[in-house]
Amino acid sequence: MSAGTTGSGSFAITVPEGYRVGPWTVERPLGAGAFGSVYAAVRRAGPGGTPDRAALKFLPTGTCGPRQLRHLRDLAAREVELLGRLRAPRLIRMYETLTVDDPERPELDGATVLVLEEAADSLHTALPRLAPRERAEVLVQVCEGLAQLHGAGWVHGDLKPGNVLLMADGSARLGDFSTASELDGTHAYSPAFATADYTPPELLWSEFGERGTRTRPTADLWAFGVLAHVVLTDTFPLPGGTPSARRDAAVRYARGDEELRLSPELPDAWREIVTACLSRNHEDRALRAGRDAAAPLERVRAAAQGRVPRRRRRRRPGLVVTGLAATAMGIALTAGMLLPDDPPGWERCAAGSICFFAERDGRGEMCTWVGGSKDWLKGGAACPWASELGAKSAYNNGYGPDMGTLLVDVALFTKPQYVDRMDCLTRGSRTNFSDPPKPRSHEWVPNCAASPS
Ligand SMILES: Nc1ncnc2c1ncn2[C@@H]1O[C@H](COP(=O)(O)OP(=O)(O)OP(=O)(O)O)[C@@H](O)[C@H]1O
Repeated sequence: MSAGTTGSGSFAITVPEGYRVGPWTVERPLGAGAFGSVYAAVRRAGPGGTPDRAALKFLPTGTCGPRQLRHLRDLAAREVELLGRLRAPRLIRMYETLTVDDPERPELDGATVLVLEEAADSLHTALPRLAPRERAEVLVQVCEGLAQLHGAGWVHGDLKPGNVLLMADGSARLGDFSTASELDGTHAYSPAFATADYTPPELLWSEFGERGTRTRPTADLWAFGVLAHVVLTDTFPLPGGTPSARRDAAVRYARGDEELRLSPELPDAWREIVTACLSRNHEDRALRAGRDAAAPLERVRAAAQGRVPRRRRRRRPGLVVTGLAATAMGIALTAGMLLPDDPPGWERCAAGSICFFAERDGRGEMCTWVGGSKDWLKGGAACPWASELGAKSAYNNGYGPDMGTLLVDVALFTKPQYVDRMDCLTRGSRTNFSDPPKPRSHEWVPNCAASPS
């Protein structure tokens, strides 16, 4: 039951070498999925300059029947919308979109072309040559990518090795957002075309409503559990020699007819994380792994370093005492009393994010974003409690120029749409507010000091 052969299909669109689309010249095929065909391309530079490189993803939106066309346009629109709005270090970037205008080639005419940052490989093809340490590091970066996506209010919906892209420096980025969907309240609605082996059991039998399949970030956590098992053991976690046999096994497991039997080759450090991600249903998964990928990230990082991650326990209010209170009460500060397994502090704020907390010192409820927010009361990544009650602390754990971003500080505004600036949080700052701000919107800016405050 090797998992090394899951993934890519044949090319839906064949584009000849040397073909010109806008300023781009096609070089060679890079890969193909169920809908898109991806080609390496170059853009000629001016005299003496290095040519730009990109990956062109062709979606055949001009050549299919009306039903298929509607579906393909929906997939293309999802990917264009997400990539146009979201920029995060672990998500592949999109430079522009083009439409092929070439009536002489009806098979290409009307195709939508996404001009993407070029990856060196996908995890699907690179996996056999990766060493165990590299595999673990890729998993950390995939989890970071999911945390960035979830933090911005999106669900990926099709995480699998073919959609994890490896850059020339070995770092990983998530790709293929054609099934991604933005949260609308607690749920998102995605087109039901995810890959069976990575689909959580509750979605295998879910209904496809008018808006699509109702999904949540925990669906990506299930896929992450499968991916981690595949990457670390080269086998799927559920038994069966074909995707449909494994899908049936997933259904039996979800009904409680069968137990999960993970590979004995799965390193101990990962066992608890994979088991939590592969919880039978959304509720258990949310409790054991977390509501989204920011929750298990620290445990994933610990596992990648070979440390057996500590179990997250639910906080028992009677036992939790602050250092100051404990000293005042004459209680010795032992690890047991402080429940160190469940440190609800700053460290929950994933790298690349801005986080606001309901309590001082990064404690209590947390709202987290990778990008900006035009209105804290609207959209999938809303944070009503903070804009009503005020945030007691905040951590700007954003990336810096080393990760390719110049927008490093975060400006806060009292009104939606970045109106009426009230405060600005510099990169790396952990702030306890004496007068809790009640922001309605925030945006990333190059420099707090240079901007009006
Ligand atoms: N930016 C990129 N750089 C290099 N290769 C890429 C890039 N994007 C995609 N690929 C290659 O093309 C393959 C197919 O791309 P992608 O998954 O986006 O297409 P798709 O039709 O949407 O796939 P799916 O069947 O998962 O829906 C990937 O598995 C990868 O090998």
